[in-house]
Amino acid sequence: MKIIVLGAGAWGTALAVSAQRTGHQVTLWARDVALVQTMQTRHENLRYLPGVVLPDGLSFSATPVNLLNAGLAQADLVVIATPMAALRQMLTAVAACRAPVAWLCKGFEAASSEGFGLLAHEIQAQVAPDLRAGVLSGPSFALEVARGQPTALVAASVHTSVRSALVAAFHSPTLRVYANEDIVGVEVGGAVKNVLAIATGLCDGLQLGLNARAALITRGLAEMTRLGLALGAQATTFMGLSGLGDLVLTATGDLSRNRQVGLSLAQGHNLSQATAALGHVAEGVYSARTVVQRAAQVGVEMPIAQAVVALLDAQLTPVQAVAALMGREPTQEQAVQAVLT
Ligand SMILES: NC(=O)C1=CN([C@@H]2O[C@H](COP(=O)(O)OP(=O)(O)OC[C@H]3O[C@@H](n4cnc5c(N)ncnc54)[C@H](O)[C@@H]3O)[C@@H](O)[C@H]2O)C=CC1
Ligand SMILES: O=C(CO)COP(=O)(O)O
Repeated sequence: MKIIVLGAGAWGTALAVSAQRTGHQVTLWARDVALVQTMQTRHENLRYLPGVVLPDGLSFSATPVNLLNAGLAQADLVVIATPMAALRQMLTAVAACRAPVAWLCKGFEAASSEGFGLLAHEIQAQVAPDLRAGVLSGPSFALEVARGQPTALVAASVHTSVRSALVAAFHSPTLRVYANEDIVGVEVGGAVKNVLAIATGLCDGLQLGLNARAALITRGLAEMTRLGLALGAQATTFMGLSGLGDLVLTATGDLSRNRQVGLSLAQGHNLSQATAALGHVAEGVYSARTVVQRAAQVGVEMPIAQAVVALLDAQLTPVQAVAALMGREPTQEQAVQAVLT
């Protein structure tokens, strides 16, 4: 297959490497000309994925995205690998594409005065409604995929041809790609787990213990599921790779940038210090407010996500955020079980 990956951050680069190794013809696009030149000459993405050798045959492009027409016309699959903040712009640029298009971003678009605050497929419906499109998600640290360590992903779309294209492009001896029709559930899982990973990083940074971490993950899964069901997802999706799977990975794995933000806040750093140290995007920081706003719109309670927003806005200290969560009225665990069955 001819695959174009738009965005040469950690995840776009890792998937481009993986697909090229499997035998596909991959072009890795970046807006940064200097980054493309370095990748061409050094066979390494020193800025975003250092230490991984870029395979022979991998092509690169820094052509402005609105001039990529010929490349897009020849592609069998287009993959958007930018952060959520750039998705609207990228989808607009590829809106006339005939090949399947998939995004890798996990989050809600940050809400703005123009009333945005959408999931990826909702943005696509607005700006590129004619595309056959979907999402590739699941528990997957870029570095492990680039190293060829065993990983399982989920390809979600309402279009069979998009799910099939993603499986054909990325399934390999080290990368299993499962198909799922529930794009709403897959996207909600990917967005909410980032917010919960900030909370769990904070919990671990404050050394609140393993009981507290397990409670946060479980009650976080309940919040994620409640929001997803209210937005039209299927309950079973949240027990799968993009729900429980990615939540466990991101909440407990130190390679997670969102978890690192929580750990850093627990050390007393402010948000700017915590994000500046990363050098990569931590989508939970940008999505947290939108998660809480969308939940409020559909009457869903998300106390952990609310505590994260209060923390990010410096309205609560880490210790106060924990006290706010622990001080809530006793309630029925079955409230969650009921929606899961
Ligand atoms: N790194 C990982 O392990 C995984 C990341 N993801 C998701 O994939 C998305 C991208 O993540 P990473 O690659 O890790 O981010 P990153 O921070 O490593 O790289 C982001 C890339 O996007 C580019 N970019 C930013 N704004 C852009 C714009 N307006 N136009 C074009 N390019 C732009 C940056 O220059 C950079 O190359 C995020 O939504 C993330 O949540 C999903 C699964 C795994
Ligand atoms: O989505 C990811 C793993 O599946 C990566 O998580 P972070 O963005 O927190 O690093």
